[in-house]
Amino acid sequence: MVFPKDKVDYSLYLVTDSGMQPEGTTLYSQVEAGLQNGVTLVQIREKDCETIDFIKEGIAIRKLCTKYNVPLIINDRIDVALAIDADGVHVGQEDMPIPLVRKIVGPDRIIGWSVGKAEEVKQLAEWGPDYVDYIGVGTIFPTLTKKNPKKSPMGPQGAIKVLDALETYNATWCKTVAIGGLHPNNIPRVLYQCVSSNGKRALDGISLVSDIMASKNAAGSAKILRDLINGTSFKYVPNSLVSTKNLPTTNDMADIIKTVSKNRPLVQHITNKVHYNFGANVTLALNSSPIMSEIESEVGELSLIPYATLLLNTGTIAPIDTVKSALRAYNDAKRPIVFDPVGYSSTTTRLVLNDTCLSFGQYACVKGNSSEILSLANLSTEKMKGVDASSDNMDLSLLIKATKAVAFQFKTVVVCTGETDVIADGTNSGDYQLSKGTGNIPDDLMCVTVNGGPIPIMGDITASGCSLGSTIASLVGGSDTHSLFYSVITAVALYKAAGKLASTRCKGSGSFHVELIDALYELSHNVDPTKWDVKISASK
Ligand SMILES: Cc1ncc(COP(=O)(O)OP(=O)(O)O)c(N)n1
Ligand SMILES: Cc1ncsc1CCOP(=O)(O)O
Ligand SMILES: [Mg+2]
Repeated sequence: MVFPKDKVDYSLYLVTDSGMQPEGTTLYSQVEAGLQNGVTLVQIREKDCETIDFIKEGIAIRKLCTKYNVPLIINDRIDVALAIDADGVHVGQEDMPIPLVRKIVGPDRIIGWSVGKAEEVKQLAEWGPDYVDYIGVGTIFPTLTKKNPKKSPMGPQGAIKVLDALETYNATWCKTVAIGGLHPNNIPRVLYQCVSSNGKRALDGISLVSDIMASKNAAGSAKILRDLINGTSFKYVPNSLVSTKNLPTTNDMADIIKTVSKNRPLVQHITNKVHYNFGANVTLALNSSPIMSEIESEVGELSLIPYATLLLNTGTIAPIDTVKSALRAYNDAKRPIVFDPVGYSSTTTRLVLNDTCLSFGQYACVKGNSSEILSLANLSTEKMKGVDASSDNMDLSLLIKATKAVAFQFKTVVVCTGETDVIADGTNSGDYQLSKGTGNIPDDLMCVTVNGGPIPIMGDITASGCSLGSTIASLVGGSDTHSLFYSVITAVALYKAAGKLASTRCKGSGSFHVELIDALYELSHNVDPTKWDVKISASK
């Protein structure tokens, strides 16, 4: 009798590899340590093994899995699966076609299929519920385990596309596990982010090889994974206090600015060259400390400084390894990262670069102009002509829809800048539950607009948008008394109010630059948001 399909728990799926276990351990001992500490499904994956050895190993692991009442899957080798009476098989796109696999293994055994592209889901749906029971979605991140991978890593965003395709084709029967480069440092955010765009479908589990098989303490590693998967939310910044449905009051905003002055956050800038000097001065004006560092070896230390915050602006970019290390360091330290994906998809190079940044970190806030946010939301097919594209005559309701969609997709606060700034809070959908969606849809997200009328001279100086990024980073980094959403709203309103004030005082674009810094200084030292000439409104 094979394991009943409807009882399979996909949450922690261990795939073996006999080439990597540390000295003093065996494949058997590693699998047993996993089973004792929360592994719920096992796959034997032997790529270079004589059949006789595969069978011997299979028989031993078969007994072990039966002892722990966990189903056993065999990779690639359908003959071995049948011979040792495994509960199922896993095949990839280049392995035996699924209809033939089903013909051989019969209706009751589990069939898993590797899916690397959303388009592959169509085929799965055409076969219908009698064929594929679950899919391995990947590769999510780079991995050394799979030799000569044919696909490049898809990141959580690729997995979301696969979940969306399953929803589109109504493939309700098909379970999903993510695979490839998954470790405790990225699993929480993969689970947190990987929800279909309609909020209805999340992953059913995590599948991995090296994190357990190569571990010197496989029991401990499995336990860490089990605890992470059992957790229900991913707290990636300490001030992610849940927002209420109310708008921040002027008192809340004053409190945020005063708290920032007290805490003096360190704002590490990885930003474009044009922004360097202006961004540093804006940060100082806000009672925060800028550091314009792109030194990979110090990102870990910087991220541990109290109230440290990272602003990542991709206008010109530091070496990608430095960026990845910085993202990891700030995420590990649970310190906020503000992302400004400059010219998001204006060239193929920028698209790849920005998508890489998005795939390697969890952001507290993503800030972009309308073209950037529309392309992030996939709502604009027209490629941006230049990185300074403006939103002046763009339909506000479209921008609100796009801002909410991006906030939901990246589970972050999103700012779409323009004459009217739009801010949406995707962080409240931060609770995750395996298999279930978020119980939320993008339309439900809290969203506000911030309006102060046109400030045309903003467009006449360079790096004004980038310095809004510095302002957001200062406020989300320095404030720990209010929600992330409130801090971002306050930063946007403060920057707009300062821009208006500066525009009335300047003689031209040169003095506007200086006046803007002065105005930010003034408004954050004599704090009185009741006097700001901006309007914050809730938006549906
Ligand atoms: C759970 C899971 N997902 C994906 C794979 C990869 O299968 P495949 O693409 O056939 O590659 P190989 O594992 O055969 O190298 C998997 N094994 N398990
Ligand atoms: C078998 C497989 N298929 C896609 S990635 C992968 C290997 C994943 O290994 P690891 O968990 O060590 O990155
Ligand atoms: Mg295979």
